[in-house]
Amino acid sequence: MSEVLLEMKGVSVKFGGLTALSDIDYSITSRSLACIIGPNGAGKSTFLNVLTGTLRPSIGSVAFRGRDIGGLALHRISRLGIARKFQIPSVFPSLSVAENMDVARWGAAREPDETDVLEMVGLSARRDVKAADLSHGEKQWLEIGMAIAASPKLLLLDEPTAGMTSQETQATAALLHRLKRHTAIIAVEHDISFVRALDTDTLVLHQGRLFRRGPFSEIEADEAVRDVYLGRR
Ligand SMILES: Nc1ncnc2c1ncn2[C@@H]1O[C@H](COP(=O)(O)OP(=O)(O)OP(=O)(O)O)[C@@H](O)[C@H]1O
Repeated sequence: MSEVLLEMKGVSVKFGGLTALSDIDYSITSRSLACIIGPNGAGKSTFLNVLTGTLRPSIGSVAFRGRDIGGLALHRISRLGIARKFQIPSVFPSLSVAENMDVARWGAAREPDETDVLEMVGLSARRDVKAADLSHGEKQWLEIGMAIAASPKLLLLDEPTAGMTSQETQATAALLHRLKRHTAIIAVEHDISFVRALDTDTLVLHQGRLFRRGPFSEIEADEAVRDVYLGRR
C-alpha cells in the first residue's frame, strides 16, 4: 500500500502584506504523479520553494515521510529525499550521457542502476553522445535521469517541457509515468498539451489558494477553472 509521503496543513506564505500561498492543505502518497497549474503569480513556485526549504511557511506545517520539514535547511531536506530540477537543463556539456550519469551517481544509492535509468529516460542509445550534442529535450531527460540517480522519494520539476518540440513534450509525459514507479513527482507546468497528455492528479492554484484538485479531465471541464485559467490558454 502507498504511504502518505507529503502532507501540508494550513500552509501560508506571506511576503510583507502579500499572501503568496494561502491555507494550503495537500497530501500525496509515494509513487504518485501530480501536476500544478495556475495563472502567473498564482503561487506555483512558492509552493515548490516551501517543499525544498527555500522558503519557510509563515503559518502551517509541512511533513515529509512523517517528519516536520517546515524549518529545515535545504541540504537537510534534500538528504531526506526531495530533489528539484529547474527549467534550464544544467548538464556537463563536454561529458557524454553516461559520464554525466556517473557524476550524478557518485556517492548515490545503487538502485535504480544506470542502464535502467537511461532506459526510463529514453537515452540508452545515446549513452556515448556528448551532452552538448543532445537536443534540448534530450538534455532535459538526461537531467531528470541524473536527479533520479540519487533515488529521491519526491522529484519536483519546474516546467519540464519548456522549449521542447511537441513530440518531445508527449514523450516527456510518458517518461514521467514510467518514473513514478521509482519516485513521486510534482511538476509545475504551463503547457496544457503536456498536462493533458500527462492526464493525472492536477492542482489548480489561483491567488495563492488551492482552487481545485482532481483528474485533469475534470479540471479541464470545470467552468470556474476555465474562467480563471484555462480559458486564456
Ligand atoms: N521573494 C518574494 N518576495 C516578494 N514577493 C514574492 C516573492 N516570491 C514570489 N512573490 C510573489 O508571490 C506571488 C506568487 O509568486 P509565484 O512566483 O509563486 O507565482 P507563480 O505561480 O510561480 O508565477 P509564474 O507562473 O509567473 O512563475 C506573486 O505575486 C509574486 O510576485
